[in-house]
Amino acid sequence: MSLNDCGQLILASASPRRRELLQQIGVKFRVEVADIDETPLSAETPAAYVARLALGKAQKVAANNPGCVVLGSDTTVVLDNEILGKPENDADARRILTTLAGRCHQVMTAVALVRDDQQRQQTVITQVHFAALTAAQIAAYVATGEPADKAGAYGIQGLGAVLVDAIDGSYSNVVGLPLTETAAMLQEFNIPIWDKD
Ligand SMILES: Cc1cn([C@H]2C[C@H](O)[C@@H](COP(=O)(O)OP(=O)(O)OP(=O)(O)O)O2)c(=O)[nH]c1=O
Repeated sequence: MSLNDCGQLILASASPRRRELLQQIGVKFRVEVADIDETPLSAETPAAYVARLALGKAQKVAANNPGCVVLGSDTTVVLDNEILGKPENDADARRILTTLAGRCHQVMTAVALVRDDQQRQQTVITQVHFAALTAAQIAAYVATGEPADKAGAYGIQGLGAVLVDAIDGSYSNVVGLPLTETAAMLQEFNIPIWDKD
């Protein structure tokens, strides 16, 4: 079955950031959210964790859509080899941001493409250096509500830009999808980018 038989690419994600990033590079797609258990396995490395989740999301939606190319992805923040996911509440967000302040951490995003039995997966890592932050600054940022649905309790693309001193690597990878690598993978599956219509 070709892409035309299927209709279009399916983004297996509830993330508004991933939608915007794909739209930015002119990719046509529809969204079908994959709900999977995001609990890390015991002794699972952060890289193995994001890869498993990205593939799991894509495979779940691909199973219901034969012949369609499905994109799944997962982003996590890693400090000292530990996974820092989304905060559970405001206190947790303050705790996470306190550990990130004044230090360098990694943002890992895994991207997976699945069509029937065919699959491709890639993980990209960006180094992010945080400014030193006072408890009052952290509390004020958490009070904006922005950290709630974001890995590592911040959004580099939003108010959280103020917290980031410097990055080394892909910016879009921090927001939720490494665009250079994603575009190359999509082209391997004959999905066009830069589609102007
Ligand atoms: C570090 C960072 C993360 N994030 C976001 C990207 C992801 O949406 C989110 C990480 O959670 P994910 O579980 O990767 O994604 P999601 O739950 O939003 O969507 P889905 O699982 O359905 O694909 O954190 C930012 O928006 N900005 C940032 O700077």
